[in-house]
Amino acid sequence: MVHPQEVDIIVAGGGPAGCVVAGRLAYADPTLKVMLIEGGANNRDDPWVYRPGIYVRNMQKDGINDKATFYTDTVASSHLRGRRSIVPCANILGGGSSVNFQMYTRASASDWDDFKTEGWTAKDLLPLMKRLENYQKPSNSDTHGYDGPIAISNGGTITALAQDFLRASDALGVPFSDDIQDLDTSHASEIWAKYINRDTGRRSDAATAYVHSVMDVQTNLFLRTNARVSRVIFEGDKAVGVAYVPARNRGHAGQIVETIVKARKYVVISSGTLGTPQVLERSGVGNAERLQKMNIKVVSDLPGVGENYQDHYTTISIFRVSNESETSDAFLRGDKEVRKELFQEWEVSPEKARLSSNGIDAGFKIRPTEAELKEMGPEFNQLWDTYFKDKPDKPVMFGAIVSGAYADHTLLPPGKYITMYVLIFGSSSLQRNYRFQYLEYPASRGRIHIRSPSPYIEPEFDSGFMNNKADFAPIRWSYKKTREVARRMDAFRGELTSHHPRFHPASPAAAKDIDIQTAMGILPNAFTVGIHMGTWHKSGEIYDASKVHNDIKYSEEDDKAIDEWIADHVETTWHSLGTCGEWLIESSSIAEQSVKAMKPREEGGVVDGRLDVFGTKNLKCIDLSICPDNLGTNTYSSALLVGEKGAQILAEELGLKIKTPHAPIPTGVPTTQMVRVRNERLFSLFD
Ligand SMILES: Cc1cc2nc3c(=O)[nH]c(=O)nc-3n(C[C@H](O)[C@H](O)[C@H](O)COP(=O)(O)OP(=O)(O)OC[C@H]3O[C@@H](n4cnc5c(N)ncnc54)[C@H](O)[C@@H]3O)c2cc1C
Repeated sequence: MVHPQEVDIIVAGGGPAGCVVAGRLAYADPTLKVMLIEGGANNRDDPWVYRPGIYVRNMQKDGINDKATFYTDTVASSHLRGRRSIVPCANILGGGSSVNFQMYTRASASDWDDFKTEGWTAKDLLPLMKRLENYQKPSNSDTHGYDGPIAISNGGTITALAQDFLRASDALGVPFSDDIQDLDTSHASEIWAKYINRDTGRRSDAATAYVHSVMDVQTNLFLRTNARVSRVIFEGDKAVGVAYVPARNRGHAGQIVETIVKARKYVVISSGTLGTPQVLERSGVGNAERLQKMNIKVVSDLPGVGENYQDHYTTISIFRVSNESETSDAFLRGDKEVRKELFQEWEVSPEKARLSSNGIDAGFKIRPTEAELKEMGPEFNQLWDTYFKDKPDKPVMFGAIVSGAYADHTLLPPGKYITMYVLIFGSSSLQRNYRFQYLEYPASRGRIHIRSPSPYIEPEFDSGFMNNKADFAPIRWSYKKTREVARRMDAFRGELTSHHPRFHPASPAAAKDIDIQTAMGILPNAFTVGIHMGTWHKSGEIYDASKVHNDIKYSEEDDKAIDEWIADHVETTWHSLGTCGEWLIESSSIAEQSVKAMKPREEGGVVDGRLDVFGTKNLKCIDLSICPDNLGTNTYSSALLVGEKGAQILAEELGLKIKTPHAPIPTGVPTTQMVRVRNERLFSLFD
């Protein structure tokens, strides 16, 4: 179809927030012309998107159809002992929702109240939180919605390791709850819900829910993919359209060739936390001095653009579990038989298939006890006093158990896993579980800025990871805490030493690897099991969780080893936010940094409560870049909520009413799935 050269509204960026805005507005008024422009490929009927269990593959670089853009720290960080962090960010229609881990959590009520902005309190936002959800778990909380486009369920299967984890957490004072996503709970565990539709077994991505659904029934939503918005076109300070370029610059002798589309009413930038500030700066909205150096005409001098970058931090520690445990390792290693079995199972009954799960079945939110706080040092205690103490709904940490090693399996001890592929998700010989620890409100901050007006030149990026010392103590605490949970699980069989701090070998805290009995269960016919030449591994006593009653004691030297491990391994949690939230006046005071709100322009703000970009007209930013402060959640729910809020604001300004329920979600069998089912049948005929 030939695309119009002029529409009413252009949405630049097809992540969750952009999909909500485009889909909701187009559905609200079939005469309103809306264009959604996305830098990545269309996700429709992509089997690597809609099958939930293959999500880890989406972070692989294949060099042909990468589903992510990988941002690397421009300068090596002294806070990370000379390491450069890599922060992948979605590059596909649906944005993060097409590639993410599908873990459902929500921010605490005080996170939204802390915006201190009219219309943005948790109470104001609650109807929109409900509007977006189709909550499919049993629940007695009145904070969930049941008719929205985004399905949330426990997925097709839950492994027994989840209950083992919950019992072990309870033993450490983390009680079980049936719903910790009620906006208030900050210290409890639960069976962790997923963005998976219970009825179809498919991923609940924002494009299918909000965009494909509307395009199936109306003709006023125009979708452009593989098209990168280079800049907003202004007449004076009024946004009147955008220019976009092909996602790859392979023609025209390297010249940049732009296509221009006009917007009669609004331009909305929803290119994500790392994309939006780049589009703004290329358009002349940002720090005037910085832009003038690149000969970019300044439309609005906003030094906050690109500053105050935030994320959550992950450290991953890997543990051994019994040979009888159900994990996904064999599948992750790419075992052919296992893959065939699992894919086939999914094709036949996706709603109950093992692949209709992310393998992340249980988790907790926790806050430290008084005694633990004392051990966490002055920097964190200062942060605690100003940020957490009076906000009992804010967790300091999330922990989750994943049934399988989320690691490059070629780097795991050789041989040990090969025998494990025999049965996964529901049978024996699956060997590992790993757990994530998330630091939910880090104090560190980073930034992203363009280096050139060209949309093809990589920006300057500083993740800022761990540049505030206060962030070490809670991660150290969480490592110890999750290790204690692991040791109390019946399935526990040791620690994969390569994925733990390098404690002194004589320290009682030193990580202990697999016991001999479990090792022999993995390779019963091997001649080398139990050999400990070079002390790679000295097989220990058989583990028995029922005998574990006391916590490991750590010396100062042990704590130092943990901190070094954190610096060496702390990672993004892909929860980027905040680059158009505010401009942090340089200050090392945690107290000052911890009082955040949407700021007026004079104080470094970029957008106001109606998401209008200061100093411009008809231009809004609607995505997680607008957050002035961190949100204690896996951020998909918040991106959808910001999208719903933005759609609501725009609908009000356009005199429209958002229609509920939204357009029906496509549930028919995707064409790609039909082809595979046919092929599988042919395959078994000739097998
Ligand atoms: C690997 C990964 C795992 C995650 N796991 C979870 C999870 O389990 N649970 C959870 O709640 N959250 C998770 N998240 C986070 C969640 O997905 C994000 O917070 C959410 O997607 C952010 O939404 P957004 O709309 O702000 O931006 P994004 O999702 O970043 O979307 C922005 C979109 O804009 C496009 N874009 C960028 N620049 C341009 C341009 N110039 N022109 C046109 N298009 C452009 C991008 O291609 C992208 O599609 C994960 C994210 C990732 C990447």
